[in-house]
Amino acid sequence: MISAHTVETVRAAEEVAKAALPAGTLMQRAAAALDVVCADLLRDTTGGVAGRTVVVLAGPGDNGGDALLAAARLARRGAAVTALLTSGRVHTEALAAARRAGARSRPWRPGDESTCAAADLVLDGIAGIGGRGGLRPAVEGLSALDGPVVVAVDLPSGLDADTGAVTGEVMAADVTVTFGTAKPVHLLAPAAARCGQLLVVDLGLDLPAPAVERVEPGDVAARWRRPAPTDDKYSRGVVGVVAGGPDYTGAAVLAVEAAVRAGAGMVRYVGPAHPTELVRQRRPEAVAGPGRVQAWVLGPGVSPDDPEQQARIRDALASGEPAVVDAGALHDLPDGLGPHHVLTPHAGELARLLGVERSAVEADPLTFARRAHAETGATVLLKGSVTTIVGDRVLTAASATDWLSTAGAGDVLAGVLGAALAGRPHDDPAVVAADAAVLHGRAAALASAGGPLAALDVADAVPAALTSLPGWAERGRVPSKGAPTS
Ligand SMILES: NC(=O)C1=CN([C@@H]2O[C@H](COP(=O)(O)OP(=O)(O)OC[C@H]3O[C@@H](n4cnc5c(N)ncnc54)[C@H](O)[C@@H]3O)[C@@H](O)[C@H]2O)[C@@H](O)CC1
Ligand SMILES: [K+]
Repeated sequence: MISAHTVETVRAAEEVAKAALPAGTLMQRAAAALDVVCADLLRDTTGGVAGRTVVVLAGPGDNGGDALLAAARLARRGAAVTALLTSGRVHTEALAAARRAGARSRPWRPGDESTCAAADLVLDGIAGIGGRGGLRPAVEGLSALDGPVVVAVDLPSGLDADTGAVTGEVMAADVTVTFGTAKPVHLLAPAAARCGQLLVVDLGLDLPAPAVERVEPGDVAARWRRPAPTDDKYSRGVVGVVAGGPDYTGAAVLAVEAAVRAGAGMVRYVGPAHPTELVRQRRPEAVAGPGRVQAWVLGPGVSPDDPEQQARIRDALASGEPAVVDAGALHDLPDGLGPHHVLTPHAGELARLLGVERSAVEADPLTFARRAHAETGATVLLKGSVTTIVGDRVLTAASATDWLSTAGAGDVLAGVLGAALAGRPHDDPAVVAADAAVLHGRAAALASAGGPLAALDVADAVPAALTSLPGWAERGRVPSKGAPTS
C-alpha cells in the first residue's frame, strides 16, 4: 500500500521530528533524495550529469528551499544549474548554498518558459504542501513543457496537496519526489495523472493512519483468497449473478465468466431463459436458478424497465448477503444498504445517483464518492482512470491501461468483485473491492499487451494476472514436512 496523509497531519509529524533533529536535517534529506533522482534521470536521458543544463524554479517557501539545496548538490556534480526565482521572497540560506556551489540565479522573467523548454531537466520547487489554486500568473505557460524532464519537488506546483482536484494551471511532472509520506493529491484523480512516477522519500516521521491509500499488486497477492485443503465449493464462496435480460445477454456471460475465473467456488446465474442458455454454453460450470449464495453480482446489463430482473435484484439486496451493485441495479437503490453492499458506478452513473453533473464528478471523484457513501451507507467503488473506493477507508487503484475503457469491462469487474466478496466474508469490503479493481486492471494489462482488448479476454486473463502478482508464487510455496533438506 502507498499511504497518503493530509497536510495538517504531515506538518504535525514534521514538527515532532524537527524538534528531535539538528536544524535543517529534514530539508537536507529531501534535497539529497532530489539530487540522486535528478542525477539518475539526467544519466538516463542524456548519458551524464556534468555539463547538463538544469533549471530550478524556486518559489518563496520551503519547497523552493528544497529545490535550491538540490540545486547546490547538482551544481557540485558539474551540472550547469540556473535557479529562477518565481517570487520576491526566497529561502535565503538555500539560495546562498546554491550560489556557493556554482549555480546561477536571477528572478523569473516573462518568456522564461523558453529557458525551461531548452533545459535537460527542470526542477519544480515553486510551491509544495503550502500551495493551492493553480500556478500564479507570473509562471503561466509551464503546464505543458515539451522537452525537458520535469521533476516536481513534493508535488506539482499549483495543485492542492489534500485533494485530487485540479483547479487551475499546473506544472505537470514526469517524476514527483515527495517527502515523509505521499499526500492525497498523488493518489487521487484527476491530479494523480499530473504527478507522473511517484517516489516517496522516508523522513522517519511518526505518522497516524493514512487519509488515502493506494493498493499495489503485491498487496493483492498477500490477501487474495486461496483454497485450503479443507475447502469445498461452498466454503470458497458461491456467487449469485443477476445480470442481463431477454435482450441483453452479453453482460450475463461476462459477469459469470469473470466470477468463475476469479476463483469462485461456484457461480449461480439467476435470470431469464435466453441469457441462461448462453451462460450454460459458455460456462458449463455455472448452475442456473435460485439457491444458496454467499455474494451477489447485481445489475450488469439489466434494464431499469425489466420488472423480473429488478425484482430479483430487490430480493437479493434484502437477503443480507454482500453484493456488487452495478449498472441497472444502481437506478432505484433501497434504504438500508450497508458497507457489504459495494456500489460500482462510473462517473455518469454516480452523477445521476446524486443529481449532479458528470463533469463535477470527474473533476473531484473523491468528494462525490464520499457523498454517495454517506448518503447510502454502502461502500462505493467509483470507476475511472483512478478507481476510488470509499468505505471505512479511502483506497485507490491506479489504472493499468487506458485500453480498459471498453464495453463489458465493468461487467468483468463486477464478476471479479463478486467472487472476492463471496470468498472473503470477514474482510473489510473496501479492501476487497480495491483488490478486485487492482486485479481487474492487471488482467486488462495482460489482455491488452499494449493494444486493444476485448472484455471477455480480460476475464480470461484473470488467473494469469493473479499468478503474475508480485509475491504470489512465494506465498503459495508451503514447505512440506519431512522434505529432504540437502
Ligand atoms: N515542513 C517540513 O518539515 C519539511 C518541508 N519540506 C518542504 O517544505 C514544503 C512546504 O513549505 P512551505 O510551508 O514553506 O510552503 P510551500 O513552499 O509549499 O509554499 C508556500 C508558498 O508558495 C506560495 N504559493 C502558494 N500557492 C502557490 C501557487 N499556486 N503558485 C505559486 N506560488 C504559490 C505562497 O505564497 C507561499 O509563500 C514542502 O512541500 C516540502 O517541499 C521538506 O523540506 C521536508 C521537511
Ligand atoms: K513543487
